[in-house]
Amino acid sequence: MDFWTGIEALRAKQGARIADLLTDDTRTARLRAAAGPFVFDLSKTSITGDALNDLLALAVDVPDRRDAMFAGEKINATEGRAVLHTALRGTEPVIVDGADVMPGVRDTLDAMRAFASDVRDGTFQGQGGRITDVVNIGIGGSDLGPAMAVLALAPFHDGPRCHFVSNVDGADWADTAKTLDPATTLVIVASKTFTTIETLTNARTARDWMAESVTDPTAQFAALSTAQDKTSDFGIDPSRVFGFEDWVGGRYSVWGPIGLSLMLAIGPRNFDAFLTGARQIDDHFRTAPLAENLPVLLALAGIWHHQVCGYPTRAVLPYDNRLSRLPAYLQQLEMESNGKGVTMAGDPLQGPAGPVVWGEPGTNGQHAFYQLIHQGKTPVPCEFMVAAEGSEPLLDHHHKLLIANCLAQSEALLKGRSHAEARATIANRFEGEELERQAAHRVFEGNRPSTTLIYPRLTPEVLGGIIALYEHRVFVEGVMLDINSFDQWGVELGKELATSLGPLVDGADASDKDASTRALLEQLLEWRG
Ligand SMILES: O=P(O)(O)OC[C@H]1O[C@](O)(CO)[C@@H](O)[C@@H]1O
Repeated sequence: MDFWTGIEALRAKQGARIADLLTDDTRTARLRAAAGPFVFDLSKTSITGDALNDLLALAVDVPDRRDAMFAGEKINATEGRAVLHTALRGTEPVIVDGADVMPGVRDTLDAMRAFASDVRDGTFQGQGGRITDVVNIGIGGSDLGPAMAVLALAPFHDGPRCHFVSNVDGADWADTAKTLDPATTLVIVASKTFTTIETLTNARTARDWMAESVTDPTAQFAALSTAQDKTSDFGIDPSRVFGFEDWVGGRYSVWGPIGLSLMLAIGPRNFDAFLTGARQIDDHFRTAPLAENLPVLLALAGIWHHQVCGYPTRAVLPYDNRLSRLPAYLQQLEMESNGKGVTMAGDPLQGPAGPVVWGEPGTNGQHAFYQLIHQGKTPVPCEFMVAAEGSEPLLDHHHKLLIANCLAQSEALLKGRSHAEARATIANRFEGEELERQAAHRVFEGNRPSTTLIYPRLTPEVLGGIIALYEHRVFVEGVMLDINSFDQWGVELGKELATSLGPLVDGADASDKDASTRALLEQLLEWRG
């Protein structure tokens, strides 16, 4: 059946009360999947067994397309590229254009390991001695992955301190640089294309900063890029350039050279564990039946909530403070991949593609935006995640509270509180009409959907697995929607216009701009003096 016809038919199957569904004792076992160190529960959604079967039927193309991706076929059709981030953590040969890519992947990983070890044990020195700090300059996929992962794996750090500069706002560089000594800092310029204006601007500023203090301004620079001619033009010695191929998308690139800062922080062995965790999920995704396949079930929950139920956003709520950058990471992964408007054939989509993805760690969000999640009129499907154990054994009483809060939120969303229940909680304080009015404000509709991902503890392996789960989820949703999840043409127009606006900020003629832009520019220029 055509996807959108199937979605239309599924709309008639909405409306079950989640609490009623959960009275079926078999539901939690059926709407739950396990893979590697993860258990994923989607029983607190309104997906019935019948609807799940229909959703699975709409995923019929997934196995073939999945196998095509892993085999190196050029499934990124608008850019004519294979999609092989899985090869960066793979072990088996993958043939692209008649050649196995794996020897190159292994050589690059070995070079990264050797360089990271040299920096970590002091064999590679800065001009003022041992490297104490690393600054990764990159943006988007060349920043979010390593920045998120370095923070997530803080308990595993035993290398130099890592910093991340991404924004072209000079404040980002300035605030970071003032904590650093150029003579003992390694600067990594991370840019797949090595043309991104933010990254090159920050990298040039960093080079000038180095030049003020050390003899050789680029001797402590490394580059991560597919464009090795451009890294040489910048002045970075090829021995410190870690290349990758165009079949690695920016937002899928943390597994290879773009992960160098992570490898420097946690060491090659832990980085290998990170890759292993992702590979476990790759194996699961390739072999588990669709109905037990964790990324597939994540995707089906996504399709159910966005395309069937029409909920416009989805919240990612890790009860894991060190995953505080995960929502931002997933925003790029999901919204740059599936924020599309046309099918593979270029026809307008008949409905929405990816939802708005947002979130913050719990419990912080509870004291901020959960009010809307509980009582706002538009349901927000919530994706909770929590570890059985925290990484701070001496603070286990904190972790118990974290677990309790995570489970309490999904329970509250599910159960809600009726008017009668609300009234009972305040009947000793109010009466008559005032009691009714006060109670109305304390009603929770309930029946709000959520899913929960649990794992034993946040380790490199588990983090690798979480990212891979979401990568494959995005892929499955993309296949079902018949969109290209691997291009990002939507970012181009703004880049072009920024280039044309540059001279206007210097006072050039703005007459070809629209009236609003002209007026804003005029005021800004007046204030700039
Ligand atoms: O690594 P690069 O080429 O500097 O690109 C950075 C980011 O910019 C984008 O191209 C979007 O502008 C992302 O897809 C990418 O991750």
